[in-house]
Amino acid sequence: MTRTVAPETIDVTLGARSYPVWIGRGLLDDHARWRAALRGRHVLVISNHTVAPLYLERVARGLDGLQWSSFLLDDGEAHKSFANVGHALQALATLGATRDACVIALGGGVVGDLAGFTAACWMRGIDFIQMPTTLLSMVDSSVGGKTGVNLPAGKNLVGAFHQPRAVIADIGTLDSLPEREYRAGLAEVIKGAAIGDTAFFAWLEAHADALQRRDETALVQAIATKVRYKAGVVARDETEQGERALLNLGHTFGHALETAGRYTTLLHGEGVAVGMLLAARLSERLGMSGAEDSARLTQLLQAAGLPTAVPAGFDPEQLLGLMRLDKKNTAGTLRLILWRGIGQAEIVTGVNEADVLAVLREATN
Ligand SMILES: NC(=O)c1ccc[n+]([C@@H]2O[C@H](COP(=O)([O-])OP(=O)(O)OC[C@H]3O[C@@H](n4cnc5c(N)ncnc54)[C@H](O)[C@@H]3O)[C@@H](O)[C@H]2O)c1
Ligand SMILES: O=C(O)C(=O)C[C@@H](O)[C@H](O)[C@H](O)COP(=O)(O)O
Ligand SMILES: [Zn+2]
Repeated sequence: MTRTVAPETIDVTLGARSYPVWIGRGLLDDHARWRAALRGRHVLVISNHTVAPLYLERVARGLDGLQWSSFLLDDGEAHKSFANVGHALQALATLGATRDACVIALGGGVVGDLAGFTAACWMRGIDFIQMPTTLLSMVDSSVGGKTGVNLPAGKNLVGAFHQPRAVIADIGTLDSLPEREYRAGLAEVIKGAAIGDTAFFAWLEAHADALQRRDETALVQAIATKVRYKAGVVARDETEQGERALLNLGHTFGHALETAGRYTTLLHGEGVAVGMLLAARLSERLGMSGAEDSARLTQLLQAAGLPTAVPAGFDPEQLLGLMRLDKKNTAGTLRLILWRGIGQAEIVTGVNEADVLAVLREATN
């Protein structure tokens, strides 16, 4: 790995609630950058039992002299639960946190989503800072203010839009990230390009090997490009009244696969990878796109080491049932993100269930 890449700053522009996304190596130790904002405040660091032993001490050094405590989740998507929000809120109460308190989310998307939702709930909303430690959380979940938890009935069914005050993405933390988790993050990078950036898609095709090797120059460029793209969408449509729904490409299928697999079969990014291909197949079936674009997407996902087929054991009817609870739907109407080809995703309302089922049946054969 080369280690000389300069840090990047990308602003998420939301008026008085605008915030920076800092991307660079060593930012967790750059206390001068983030400590001043916490002066005199209670701080609750929410992390998990995998990440805290690796990185909490470095954050704690920046909290020296403040009244702070930590709340640690057990590891895994199954712990992004309503019950754990209750426990995190109790930790704020025990700390004596007032309305000026701040939550720090130190971890991947599970920690970030739950910590952000906890911050949104405590005393009707307090500040929080995202310190993402997975590639997926750096390029996606830490940016944009979607916070929430899962219910047994489905993914992210409870939540709030609550923007962080800052995102501090220390790419040095990725050095300890397992390979499978790193690849899952690449799925959300590829998703951004597949939705609306053909030049970025071609760049990813050309740099697939460099990204597999975690070449730092390529990695920072990929993270920054995806974050810049997402920041633009969020600035234009913070609460998903329109365009932001495009960021859900692959997610209606992907969330159903994650839930049906009880969060043990596919990681979120893997579900998104397979889900994007199912969306591409459905688009082909509806005459919106051609096989060539689906093939390019398949090849890029494969080059990133991601799954491109539904694993064995899934039931198409169960998946369709789960898709009916997706937040983009209206009563009785499936609303999916499909595409006309690379870089041209579209919101499609009133998708026929028979077409969806046919794609699911073919994919689970
Ligand atoms: N809010 C949003 O906009 C948004 C966007 C995308 C995904 N998400 C959500 O994010 C979640 C997925 O996030 P994720 O992929 O980061 O998964 P995750 O939070 O489960 O983290 C993945 C794994 O890596 C471990 N880990 C984290 N950082 C590490 C590090 N630096 N070194 C070693 N291990 C580390 C974790 O403990 C975990 O085992 C899902 O719940 C998904 O729904 C939310
Ligand atoms: O930020 C968004 O908007 C997204 O849709 C990003 C997705 O990658 C992310 O997985 C998000 O959590 C999905 O949100 P949901 O609204 O489908 O629950
Ligand atoms: Zn996602």
